[in-house]
Amino acid sequence: MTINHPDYQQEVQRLNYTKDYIVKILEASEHMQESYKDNIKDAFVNLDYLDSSLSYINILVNAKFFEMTSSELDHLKRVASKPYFGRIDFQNDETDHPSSYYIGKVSLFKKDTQESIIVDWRSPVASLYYDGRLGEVEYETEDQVHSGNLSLKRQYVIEDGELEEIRDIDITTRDELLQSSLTGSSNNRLTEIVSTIQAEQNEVIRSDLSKPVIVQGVAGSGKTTIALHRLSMFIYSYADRVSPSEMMILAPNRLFINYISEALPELGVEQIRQTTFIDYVEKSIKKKLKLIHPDEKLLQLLEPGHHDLSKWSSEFKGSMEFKNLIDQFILDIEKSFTINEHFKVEGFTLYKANKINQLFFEEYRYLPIDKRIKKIKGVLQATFKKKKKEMIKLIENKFDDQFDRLYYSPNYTEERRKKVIKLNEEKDKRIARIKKTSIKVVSDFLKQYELKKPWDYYHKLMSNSDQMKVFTNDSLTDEQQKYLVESFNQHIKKKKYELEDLAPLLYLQYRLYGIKKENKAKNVVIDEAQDYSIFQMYALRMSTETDLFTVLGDLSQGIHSYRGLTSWEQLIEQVFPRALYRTLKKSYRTTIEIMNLANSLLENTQPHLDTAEPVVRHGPLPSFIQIKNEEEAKEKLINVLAQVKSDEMETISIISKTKKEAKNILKLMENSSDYSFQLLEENNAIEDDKIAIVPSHLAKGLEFDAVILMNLSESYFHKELDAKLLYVAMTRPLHQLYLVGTSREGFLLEETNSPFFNETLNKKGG
Ligand SMILES: Nc1ncnc2c1ncn2[C@@H]1O[C@H](COP(=O)(O)OP(=O)(O)OP(=O)(O)O)[C@@H](O)[C@H]1O
Repeated sequence: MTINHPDYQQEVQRLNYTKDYIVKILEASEHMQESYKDNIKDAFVNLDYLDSSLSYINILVNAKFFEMTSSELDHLKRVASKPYFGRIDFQNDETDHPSSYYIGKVSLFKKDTQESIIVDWRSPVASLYYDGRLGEVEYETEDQVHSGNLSLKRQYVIEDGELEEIRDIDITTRDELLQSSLTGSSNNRLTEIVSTIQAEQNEVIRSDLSKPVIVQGVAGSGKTTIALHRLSMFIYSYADRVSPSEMMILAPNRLFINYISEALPELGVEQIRQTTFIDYVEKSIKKKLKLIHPDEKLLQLLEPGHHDLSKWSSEFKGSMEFKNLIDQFILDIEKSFTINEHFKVEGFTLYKANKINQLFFEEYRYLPIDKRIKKIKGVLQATFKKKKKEMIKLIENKFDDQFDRLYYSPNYTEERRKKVIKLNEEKDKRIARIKKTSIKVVSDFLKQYELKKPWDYYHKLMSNSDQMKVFTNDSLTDEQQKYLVESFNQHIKKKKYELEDLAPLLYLQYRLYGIKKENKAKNVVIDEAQDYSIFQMYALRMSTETDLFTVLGDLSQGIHSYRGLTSWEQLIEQVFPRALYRTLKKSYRTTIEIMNLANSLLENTQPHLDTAEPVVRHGPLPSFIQIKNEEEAKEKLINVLAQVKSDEMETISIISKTKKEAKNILKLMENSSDYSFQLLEENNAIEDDKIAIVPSHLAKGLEFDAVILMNLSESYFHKELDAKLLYVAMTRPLHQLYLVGTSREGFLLEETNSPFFNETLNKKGG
């Protein structure tokens, strides 16, 4: 207990000292800010009559300072009432006494003595706090390994500036702070874990920032959380080299972006670009695309008796085989850029065709086609400019020779005189023509280089089986080729694409035109990466021009496995050969009781996939509640909601199998109870005071205090796809799970072992 802790008084003093210091710093910086503001004002006033360049510099310099101090100020203000959360005492082997480090979300030094008051959690020494061991330890800085003894690891609970608890952690005690943090509500959870990051998570957050990292982590293992913290780490470590706007988070949908964006300012990473794959591709190819809803395919596949070729085509379009096919196709496009005529002006050959081809196919081969054309244009224009005078000179010389011959010939007759006049006219005309010839002659010549848009080429490839046959090297059957072409044509008739078409379009853009700087990146995070195909990953890696990716996913949640990744090895081999691979097996989100049910479902339906190991935390057993008809569904759902509310669950969701079912549930419940509901769609933000109705495929990555799975007219029956959807849905709750439906089979419960759920409303304690 705090009061009894021998260091309590000393810790209170330390906390007061830190708070006072922060107040002083805030006051001082505010004062400084004022003076910067005044300086900027002066500079503006002086702009008119002072040496304008000098005064302009003043503005820039002051604006920069202003920006720095205000962001520092913001951070300090944010932590002022909770300046740190932990402490370590570490004695470096080279010193004779231990030093105490107080660890928080910002670093703070005494300006005069450089004494450290708070150490940023991202600093190298803070790693010792997370590694979890006492005794002989070491940590690394850029150029050195520091070894020594860690004699204390302490956690604090500080609320509104008051020290409420002190907990000393040794090897045997459980991480109580983690326990109490996990029992809280899902509101705010993403932001608060910095004090309870676990050793295996810390390892991922800090592992070599100069390498790609691929993380297979079970549901609730903290992947999203880790992704954000690793970005924060990256910004901290490379602040001088990389700006946050050069980093990019790719999320599965806008809903997820809204969800994580709350955590970003807390971690100091708010300016990071956040986007979805679809948005990224549209921006890169500069075209809005009408897409067949990505889940239409999923729903098709969920129907019994679906077309096997449809599954195959998604797999194929996401494969490296398809990428190779497109490479062959691009070679063919390139060939069509072979030039057969010389670049000539007024009969002068300024650049030979074979030389131009050499530039295109050899010298500038490393560039996208459009950039090659631009370079060649530049070369021809420069040549034209340079040769223009020479051409005039040559014409003059040529005609002068002819004049001379006519003039100085012994019999200069009238006829010859006329000839001279004619020659003169001809000379003037040719010279005038050359003088008049503008640089446009180059563009006219290069009109033969007609580069079409990526989608035009893609259409050409996909809409004609003869065309496709040329590039498949007989690797596809006639039936497969026919299916690809027919289904593409069917979609295009409605001016629509499939999600699977985006990777090839992005790749074509990259190879034909290149990617604009603002769409490249220095660091990329991909969450829910199991749903990406290998070709998508490859296209992203090429177009962003970096391999510094943090890729996080869980193959067990691969609800789009027909088009997504099925192994991480393939990703490492074919896209990220430098990558580090990490696995996370512990799940922090949910209780043992809920995880047991979800695991049992997975073990019985997909034995090859990883199950999660829940962190020790108990709660009620999941409940199955049977309904016979809609009327009963309404009544029982209201009972469940009443129960959940009385258990003080703050965030609640009803997860349905499909969007159609979600709409039906909303229709059933709207106006029939005191609760208000929100149907979650791709672009929504979750409204705190409403009960969210979520189609299962959108539930990925989200979490709620209590979750009610509801089968009104639909059920989960498919052992592979449905089981994964169900697994995703079952792993969303933090505390309570209910399954409301017409039969147990409809939740594949015959696949689980029955002690993992009961058949009444919950009694607390399981
Ligand atoms: N070290 C930790 N301390 C406290 N809470 C944690 C910790 N790690 C994870 N959590 C919590 O566990 C929950 C799950 O984390 P997160 O959403 O990042 O997992 P995930 O691996 O992305 O899950 P999923 O794949 O199921 O979407 C969150 O509420 C998060 O705050």
